[in-house]
Amino acid sequence: MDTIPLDPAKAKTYEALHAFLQGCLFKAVERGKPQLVSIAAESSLLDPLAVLESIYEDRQQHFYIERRRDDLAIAGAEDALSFSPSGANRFAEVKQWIAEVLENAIAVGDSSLPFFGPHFFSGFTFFEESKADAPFPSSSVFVPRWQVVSSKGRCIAIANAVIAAGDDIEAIAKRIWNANTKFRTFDYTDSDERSLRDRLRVLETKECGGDAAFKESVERVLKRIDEGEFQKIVLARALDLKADQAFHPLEILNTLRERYEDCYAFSIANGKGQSFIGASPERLVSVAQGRVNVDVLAGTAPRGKTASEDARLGAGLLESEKDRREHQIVHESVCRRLQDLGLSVSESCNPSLKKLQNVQHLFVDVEARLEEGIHLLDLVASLHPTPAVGGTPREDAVPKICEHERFDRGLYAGPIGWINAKGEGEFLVGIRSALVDGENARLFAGVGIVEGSVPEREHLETNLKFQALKENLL
Ligand SMILES: C=C(O[C@@H]1C=C(C(=O)O)C=C[C@H]1O)C(=O)O
Repeated sequence: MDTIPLDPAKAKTYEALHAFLQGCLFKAVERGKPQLVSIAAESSLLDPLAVLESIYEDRQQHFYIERRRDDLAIAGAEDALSFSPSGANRFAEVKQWIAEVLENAIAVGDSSLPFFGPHFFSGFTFFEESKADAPFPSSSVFVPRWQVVSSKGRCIAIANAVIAAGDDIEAIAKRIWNANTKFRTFDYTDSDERSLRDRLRVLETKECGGDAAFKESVERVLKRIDEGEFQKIVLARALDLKADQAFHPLEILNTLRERYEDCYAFSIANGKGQSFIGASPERLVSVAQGRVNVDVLAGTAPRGKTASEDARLGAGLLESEKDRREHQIVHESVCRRLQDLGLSVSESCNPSLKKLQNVQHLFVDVEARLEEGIHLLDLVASLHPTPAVGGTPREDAVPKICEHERFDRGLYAGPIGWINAKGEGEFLVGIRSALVDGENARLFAGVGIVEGSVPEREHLETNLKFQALKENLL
């Protein structure tokens, strides 16, 4: 990637932008390859979700992620460049594609700005193949035409454009100029429209595969665990909701990000009217400043209504042999996979409690130093799916999931995240999530089944996990 430090004295006119883009066009001709131009500038403080909502069109691809606790929100929309490989090599192919894009990228602006340069937004389905008519391909990565990041009191707006031989520079320059002007004095559209709408009502809720299906599946897998076929498997349920009007994914997220500030509120829209949204408590992996962090999250208890009830339930979870075992399985697997990549991991495996609005979990943050030559997507490829959402041993348990679930997981429990030009970024696990499509929404929730699991209790646990989305659908 070429980096061009912005000369503020020269860059503030439309003519300067035009001349600069003309230079990029020469470069594209000279190199015989289209160039990705990424122009970053600090803007006044914006709320990325509100920006996305203001310019929301359901036929446009977008990506949004925010974790209030970290004071970080990113939104990007409309694709400037995208790629969707499928199959067993999908992570490696995405990694390769990103490297090739960066070879022909020109990043403009103050390179010391946080979130400088192009960012790649990506979603992978749980399984490596997806059906041709599935809402999301088995992997997708895109560079948005515009992106807004707000973090720790600063806001960076990025405009991306691809410039190829023969392109109309005038049109591209106008678009970028208009976008930059728009972000400098952003006018949020009035959401009066929302207050004028009737409150949304859910007309129908239907369990995929029928009401008895989940408990029957749990019974069946418990037999298989007993026979030694595998040690742990995660089974999920899907609820299909139909409302009297279209769900608005971004309005749902506004509530979710407030109520679940320890979770990643996220949305990934395919540009065909469907979006996958959620409030995930689980980070698959992040890479920042030479550190790798992975959440080990498994073992669940309800929240109490009073402080003492809550503390009692938390203490019960910490002492539960079955939940500790469930957690230990995930911890061992995560550490082993990181070690297989040559990383040395922090040894502490004593879980603490992660308390969310609706449930509490056993939690450990596994940390390692990033080693030379290891890319974030190598980590994603190796870790996904952890036994928190797949099973153990992975080769025996994960292929059996389809035999017991009556729906396609799609992006549910898949890695969803972003990567910057330095290879830093973050992937969450797509749980506590829903696929939203007009007036239809499919909600997902799963549980780990190990020896000692009780079907009725696992069913109740999934009901608690459904709450996050169910209660916030408006
Ligand atoms: C699979 C899900 O959650 C996972 C399973 C958990 C469990 O079984 O205790 C806890 C946290 C998550 O890792 C889900 O929410 O759908």
